Amino acid sequence: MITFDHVTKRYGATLALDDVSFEVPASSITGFLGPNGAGKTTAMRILLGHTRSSGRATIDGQQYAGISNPAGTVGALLDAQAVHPGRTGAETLAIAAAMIGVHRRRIGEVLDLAGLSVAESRRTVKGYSLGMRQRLGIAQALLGAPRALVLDEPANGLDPQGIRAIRDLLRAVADDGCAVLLSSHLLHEVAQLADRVVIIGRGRILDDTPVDHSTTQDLESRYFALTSTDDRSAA
Ligand SMILES: Nc1ncnc2c1ncn2[C@@H]1O[C@H](COP(=O)(O)OP(=O)(O)OP(=O)(O)O)[C@@H](O)[C@H]1O
Repeated sequence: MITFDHVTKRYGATLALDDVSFEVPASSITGFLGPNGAGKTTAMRILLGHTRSSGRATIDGQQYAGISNPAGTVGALLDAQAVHPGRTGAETLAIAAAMIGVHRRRIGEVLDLAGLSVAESRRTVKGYSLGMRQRLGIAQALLGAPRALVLDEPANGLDPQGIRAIRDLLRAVADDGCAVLLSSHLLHEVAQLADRVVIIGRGRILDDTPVDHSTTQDLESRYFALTSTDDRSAA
């Protein structure tokens, strides 16, 4: 389970997160929605120990810095572009696997899960489309078979087939027990995929509710009603 417990983060005069509390239970997918600058990436970065805050962000009760087996606890994709362009996909995964002590045979499994072919994995990353980089990032996030998965806009750059593949993959991962937190601007995708939706605006949680998969329109209406007064420049 992922837990944010009264998390507040300031960058100088900017209040990026304002007393944020919500949970992502095991075996479920939570969509994290909000306008640009609302605080989604900041919350994920805090959970992953990249930046400090007040309050507690934990995975299975532990803050990131105190986790003894980080790769088996949480996998993350925050920036699919942050991969060395001169390495192949397979080399990228082999290095990551060696760093976290995972057997090489897991590389084939995660390539398969993320929908990258062996031939694609042998190409250098500089020739990858954004969608292929997203898939590679998701494959890397899954290497340690983590109990929690944190994905910042994983559908970004994916074609419809890719979006469907990610949807099926995340559902399978959640059904296997994983707590999945994903940010997105694709309301329709989130309405179809997520079990819960957390909406954030200007650093404050505006809504935290289960999703009724039959009513994408409801989610859209709620989202726009809650965020319509949001001023990006003030976020
Ligand atoms: N390193 C930083 N230094 C200063 N301000 C920052 C920093 N990182 C984020 N912010 C500010 O914190 C706020 C939240 O940003 P954040 O990137 O978390 O939003 P987001 O919801 O992920 O947006 P997007 O949908 O555009 O990715 C914004 O006002 C942003 O300008």
